[in-house]
Order: sequence, then structure tokens, then C-alpha cells
Amino acid sequence: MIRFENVGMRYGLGAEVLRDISFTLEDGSFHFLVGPSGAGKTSLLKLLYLAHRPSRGLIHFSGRDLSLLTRDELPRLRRRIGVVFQDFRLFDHLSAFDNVALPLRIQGARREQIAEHVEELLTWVGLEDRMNARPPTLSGGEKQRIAIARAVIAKPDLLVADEPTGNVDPTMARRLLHLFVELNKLGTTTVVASHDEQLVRTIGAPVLQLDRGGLTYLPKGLARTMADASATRNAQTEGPQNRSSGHQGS
Ligand SMILES: Nc1ncnc2c1ncn2[C@@H]1O[C@H](COP(=O)(O)OP(=O)(O)OP(=O)(O)O)[C@@H](O)[C@H]1O
Repeated sequence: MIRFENVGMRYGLGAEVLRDISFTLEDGSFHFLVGPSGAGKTSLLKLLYLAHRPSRGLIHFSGRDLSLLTRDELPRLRRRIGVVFQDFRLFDHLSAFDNVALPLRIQGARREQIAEHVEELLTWVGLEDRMNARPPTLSGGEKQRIAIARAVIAKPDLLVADEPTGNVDPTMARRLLHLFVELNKLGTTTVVASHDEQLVRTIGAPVLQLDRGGLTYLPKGLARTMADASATRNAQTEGPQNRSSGHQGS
């Protein structure tokens, strides 16, 4: 379980870009993270994948206060987190195959096991004929799919994905989301930041909604909550007179 308690975050001496963030991610849960550009989604993900420390508040991972972790414990925890970065961060000197194989090699997996898994996953993301290509020769969407394959291959405890479908067509976006859902079914706690409302509605998962550094937790997912919001808006625009006349008529 991951728990944020009144977390704030700032870059250097700047103003806080995240304020009073509190939420809990149960083990094996799936959440979307939404919000307008600049709302703080990437910043929140940086806290989740332990690349940045909060300026105040507490973050607990599996009951441990992150600020109390030792130098050895932090890298060990990081290795259990799969990250899809918005800018991919692939190794240009390695082939697509070797980029994806990296987490398994770090784990010490056997060569045949690595070959089988990497080929299966690259085929799933439609890159079976690009396994030997190096990232500079690939399109943005191809690089994104390699970044996703690398993030999921070692079945991390936590998967954090920053706009993972921003560079692919809608059919591939659904296929990639399916990959996240399947991984989540195997127990990986998953947080996917996305601007794609259609995608967010597809599986009706709960939503963390950021706006100017503040967080709203939408437990029923975007679809239901937006429907509720629209119903509330309609009720408000109807006004009290209309509503009471409605009652009289019924
Ligand atoms: N390295 C940094 N140094 C200083 N300020 C930063 C840094 N990175 C982000 N910010 C600021 O933090 C705020 C939140 O940015 P962040 O990238 O987290 O938003 P976002 O919701 O991910 O946006 P987008 O959807 O455009 O990627 C913005 O005001 C941004 O200018």
C-alpha cells in the first residue's frame, strides 16, 4: 500500500507545485491520473517513482515512511517500480530488444527466459520486426511502445506511466491499456497519467484529478463522476422554481 499524507512538493526554492496531497493506493489497485497541462501530474509521478522527495508531508510505501529509508533500501525499492517516462528515456546505443531486456538482465534472468519474454512482449506491442532497431531510427510511437515493454517486462510491484499512449493511434492505445490491465490483474499497482478522456472512461477505474497542484479523488472513475457533475449542473441551471414545479406535477 502507498499512502500520501498532506504532501507538498516544490522544485528548488520555487513555489509548491503540489499542495496537501493525500490519497491511498491499495496494493493491486488501478488509478488514472488526470488534469490540465501544468497541473502537476509528472511531479506527482516523480514522487511515486522516488525520483523526487516531498517538501513536506509523509509518504508511506508498504508501511515504511520513505524519509526513514536507508541508502541501500531506496535503490532496492526503485527496482520494484516500472516507469514509462513521457520522454521515453531509452538507451540509444542499445537495440529495442536490449532496451526491453534490461530489467530482466538486472534481475539475473536466464538468457532463454529473457529471449522468450522480450520477443513475446515486443510482438504484443506490434514491434516484432523492429527488435534489432536502435531508438534513433524509430518513430515516437515505436519508442513509446518499447518504453512500455521495458516498464512492464519484469512485472513490477508498482507501474507508473506518464502519458503512455500520447504517440500512438486509438487502436494501439486500447491495446496498450489492455497490457496495463492484464499486468494489474497479476497484482501490479498501476497509475496511468493520461489526457485521453476516452481512454480513461474505457475501464472506469478510479481517478486522481489534479488541478493547479491540488488533488481530488474520484472513486467511481471519470465517466460516472462527469455524469454526476453534469446532473448537478443541470439541476443548478433548472433552478429552485423549476424543480418545485416539477414536484407539483408529479
Ligand atoms: N524541473 C522543474 N523545475 C521547476 N519547475 C518545474 C519543473 N518541472 C515542472 N515544473 C513546474 O511544475 C508545475 C507542474 O508541472 P508538471 O510537469 O508536473 O505538470 P503536468 O500536469 O505533468 O503537465 P503536462 O500535462 O503538460 O505534462 C508546472 O508549473 C511546471 O512549470
